[in-house]
Amino acid sequence: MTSFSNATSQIHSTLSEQISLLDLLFPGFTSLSSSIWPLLTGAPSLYGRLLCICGLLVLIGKYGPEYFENLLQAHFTSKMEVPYNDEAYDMLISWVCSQPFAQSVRASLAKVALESSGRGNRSGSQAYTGDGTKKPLHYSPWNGRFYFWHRRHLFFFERSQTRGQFGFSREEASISYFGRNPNVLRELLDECRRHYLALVKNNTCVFKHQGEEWTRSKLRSKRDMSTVVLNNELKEMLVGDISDFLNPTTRKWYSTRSIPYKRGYLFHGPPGTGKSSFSFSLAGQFDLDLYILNIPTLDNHSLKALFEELPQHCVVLLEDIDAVGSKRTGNSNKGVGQSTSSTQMPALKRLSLSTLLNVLDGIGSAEGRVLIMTTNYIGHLDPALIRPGRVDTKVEFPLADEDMISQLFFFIYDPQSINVTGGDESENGVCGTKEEKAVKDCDLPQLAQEFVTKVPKLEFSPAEVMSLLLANKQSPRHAIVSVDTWIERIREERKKLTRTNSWALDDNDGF
Ligand SMILES: Nc1ncnc2c1ncn2[C@@H]1O[C@H](COP(=O)(O)OP(=O)(O)OP(=O)(O)O)[C@@H](O)[C@H]1O
Repeated sequence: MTSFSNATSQIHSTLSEQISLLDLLFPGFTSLSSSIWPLLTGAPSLYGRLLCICGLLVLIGKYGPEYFENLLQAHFTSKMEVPYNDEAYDMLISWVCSQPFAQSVRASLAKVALESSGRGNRSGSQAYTGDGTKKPLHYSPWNGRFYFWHRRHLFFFERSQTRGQFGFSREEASISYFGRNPNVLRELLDECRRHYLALVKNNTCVFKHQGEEWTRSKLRSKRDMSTVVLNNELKEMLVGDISDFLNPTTRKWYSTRSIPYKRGYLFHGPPGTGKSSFSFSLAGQFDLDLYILNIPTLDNHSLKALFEELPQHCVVLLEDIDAVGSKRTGNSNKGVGQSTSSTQMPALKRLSLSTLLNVLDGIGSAEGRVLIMTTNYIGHLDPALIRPGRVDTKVEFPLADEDMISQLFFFIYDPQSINVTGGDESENGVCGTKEEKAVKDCDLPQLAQEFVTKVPKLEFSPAEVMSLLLANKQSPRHAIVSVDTWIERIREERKKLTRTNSWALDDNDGF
């Protein structure tokens, strides 16, 4: 009797060992089977048993596939998760969107959207390429999961959006394949990278995140420094400063002293003096992503959420920083050379100064970040915003002086004088045309001198001088002849603008 009970307990323990092995593969198997078995064997009637079996089948039908899929993923697949603020995210999404399988799932699920450039400005932020023009395509990838075959492997791609702390959505993506060889995923990512670089080189792709407020702009095809006319010493100083900041030893230097590793610049000056253009070329020069934010379009919550997304090592461009907080008065009494600006509009006051300061100093402000703020009105800024630590260097972008006017003249009529990359100037500009030969035949330095003499110094912005030259890009002589009428026209336009603004102010005062 005793030996019988010993044998039973041995069998029992072997069984439970097997069961616990099964439990390893199918978690919860023991408890599920032990509760189902009495139902199946002990049910009083055939009808009762059938009912149990049907219920079981329904349960398995409903949850089984997902359960087994998760099980397969956990034990038999390799997975790579890609955070949305990583460049690999853009690479993966752009590759997936471009694949034929994504097109076919799009037809049935209607979840991949390729949008045209017309929607690029919905939130007030702009998508720029390296040369300041808008990029043509936006990808809004599909949310969910789908399987696809690629190079004899079965992959599945998953993308989801979750709500973040401030109610903004966060994007996450992952790619997995059935197999355990990590090289397969590495090769796929390599392929995504090559595809992405080709897209960026052709300026055909920009990704918009978070309700399209941030615009991440890839500046691999960059605006050359030499195309922005500015005092050479100033340029060299700024390039040297950023280059020193980005040096790995500098990073170490900051961290050993527990100083936040970031750098801030304030570019100030009248409209059209090249503040934004120079920011583009700086980002391009150092191969950094540029994040452009237009202050008047933001509120406190969105700013916080957007800054949380910033990757390490990037340039953040905060334009029209004077639109923040109560210092903004809407005074239109501007100096000569200044045209319209956001400061003339009624203050939106959605973004508070204290929030901006907290965000700039807070943990959300990424390490290695180069912050560039621009304003037309340095006098309207709160001293706290531009104190050392937040702004390390202030740079004034002046109206065109003698040297700048001359540089602009050569920039338009003598493209060889600048290091423009991309090389289609000879096809589209004056080079290679009859006009170019005419320009070559004439004495360009002599014409430049004439032009410089006729244009008043420190009265017009480089953008204004550029507009005159562009209107006469085929003929430097014609540009010189047009200077007087052009001066009159610009002055007249300014007078009108001042009158309109003062009426608008009077109207507002009346209320
Ligand atoms: N210093 C410059 N050198 C070359 N081009 C310039 C310069 N300044 C302005 N431009 C041209 O004028 C246009 C406007 O320039 P940009 O937007 O950089 O000016 P900004 O100072 O940022 O103006 P705002 O204060 O209104 O934002 C651009 O097309 C740019 O090419």
